[in-house]
Amino acid sequence: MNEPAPLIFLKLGGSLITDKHGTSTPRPEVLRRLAQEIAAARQVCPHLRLVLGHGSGSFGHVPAKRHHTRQGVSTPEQWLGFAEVWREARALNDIVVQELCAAGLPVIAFPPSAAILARGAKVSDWDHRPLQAALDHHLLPLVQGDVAFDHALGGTILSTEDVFEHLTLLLRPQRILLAGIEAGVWEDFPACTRLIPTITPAAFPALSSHLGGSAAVDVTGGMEQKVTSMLALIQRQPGLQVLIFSGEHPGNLQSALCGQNPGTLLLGD
Ligand SMILES: Nc1ncnc2c1ncn2[C@@H]1O[C@H](COP(=O)(O)OP(=O)(O)OP(=O)(O)O)[C@@H](O)[C@H]1O
Ligand SMILES: C=C(C)CCOP(=O)(O)O
Repeated sequence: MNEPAPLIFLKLGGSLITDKHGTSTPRPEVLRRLAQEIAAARQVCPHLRLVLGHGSGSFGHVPAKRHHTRQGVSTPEQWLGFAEVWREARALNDIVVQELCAAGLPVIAFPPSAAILARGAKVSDWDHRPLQAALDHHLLPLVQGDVAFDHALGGTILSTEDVFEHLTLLLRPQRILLAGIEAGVWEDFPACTRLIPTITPAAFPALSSHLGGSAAVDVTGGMEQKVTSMLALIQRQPGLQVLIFSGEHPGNLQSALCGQNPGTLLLGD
């Protein structure tokens, strides 16, 4: 019997595809190159199945911080803030879709705000079957960090990692690739001279004090939250590998998609 084609989730981090020190500042030339690397990897590995996601960077995080949207939404002003965050997240999504399409990629966007209900800032209800159908037909489903209506909080923010976490338990990818601007997880951030090659749940307690939030405006926890949530996921799905790496270096993304590990690899004990 044929082995099922490998399934990979790839996040294009907001730190990579936007300038997080600005406001609503995309990096179109970087996005263009990343899209071309995805297209090249699909040519080299035609059986690759991919779910794409992208962060919100200097788009959604800025109003989300101002309106405290992740913590919950109840007043009329907060709901207007929720809509403002949505507009920003959507604006970046349009740019990402445009660049992926320009590289000839058959992308279909699945914006979480339109389909997911959260509870306590975790995905609660989501009919993911349309996304699964897109994948089955060798299309490229695209999710994103977004606002979401929430049973407990009124409204909230879901990061791309929150969305991936839920999808991982349903679709069982072999690898999750998180591309950002850092080469991986640094042992000595922000000096950035010693990269940690691998992190396991057992090794994590000794390393956790080196991990912090984003150096820029961010409401979803930066590197600390990324590593903590991904290690928890690895414990729930043994065999899953998560690679945190830089998309800044041309070729890195393509090589990660083709099975190399140019960064910090998170894996089971
Ligand atoms: N030990 C560390 N190693 C690497 N980066 C670290 C470390 N500690 C803190 N950071 C910060 O965390 C950032 C990564 O988290 P961030 O949430 O900004 O990434 P992202 O997922 O690309 O962005 P977004 O949430 O906008 O999608 C790094 O760019 C860096 O500023
Ligand atoms: C701030 C918003 C709208 C989403 C955050 O998602 P992330 O950039 O993946 O952390």
